[in-house]
Amino acid sequence: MDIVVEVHKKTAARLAADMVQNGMVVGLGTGSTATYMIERLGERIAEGLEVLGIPTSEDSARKARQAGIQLTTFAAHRHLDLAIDGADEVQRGPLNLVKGLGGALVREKIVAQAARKFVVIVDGNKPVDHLGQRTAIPVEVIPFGWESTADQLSQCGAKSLHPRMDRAGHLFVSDNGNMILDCNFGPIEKPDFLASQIDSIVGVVEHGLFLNMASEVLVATEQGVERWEP
Ligand SMILES: O=C(CO)[C@H](O)[C@H](O)COP(=O)(O)O
Repeated sequence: MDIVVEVHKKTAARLAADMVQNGMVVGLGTGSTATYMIERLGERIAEGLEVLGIPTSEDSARKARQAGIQLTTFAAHRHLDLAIDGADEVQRGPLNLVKGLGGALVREKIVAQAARKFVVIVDGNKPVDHLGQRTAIPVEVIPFGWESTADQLSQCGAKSLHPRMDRAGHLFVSDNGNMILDCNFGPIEKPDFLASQIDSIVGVVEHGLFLNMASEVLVATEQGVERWEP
């Protein structure tokens, strides 16, 4: 763990948590940066803030409960005021994202889509010129016939592709009971085109390309926090 990077993640996360106002329904992201945000929200709740949270994973739900955040569901609240989440890559300019290396991309995308405002919190290692430059694109697929789904993804240009494994060396199982295929496309020139190709494959539940979704990105570095808007 790089302590300096952790400090930057925490700085962006706390700033985003401080954007939350009384009475809001807030989407709670997944990952280490989002965890700092959940912790800060817990501190504010202890000081009197009243909010409801919709978590993007079982892990975030657990952390939110520990922090004292009251949780709600889409059955009770169809729209969120604000969603706050980390990202694996942020494309400079359009602020397209790669998300899902933490395995929660489907719920993260549903929550981001339902939010009036989607704030992304990252450290300075995350901005890139092209998505796919540094990370694989995670694609959640149903387990049935995944080998065939994987062949279809290769035909979309994935140079290599690996089923995600858990720490025990077994196939990773998402909160939705699915698998994740980490697809290495290299730097992606046309993310919209690739996204629509992947969307059309039967067996794909969702992919980690979050295009035109971020309202604002907070990038924390040694120089402070920059606020980027698309
Ligand atoms: O998409 C995610 C989880 O599915 C995370 O937001 C992403 O992986 C960033 O994680 P971290 O804040 O730990 O760097």
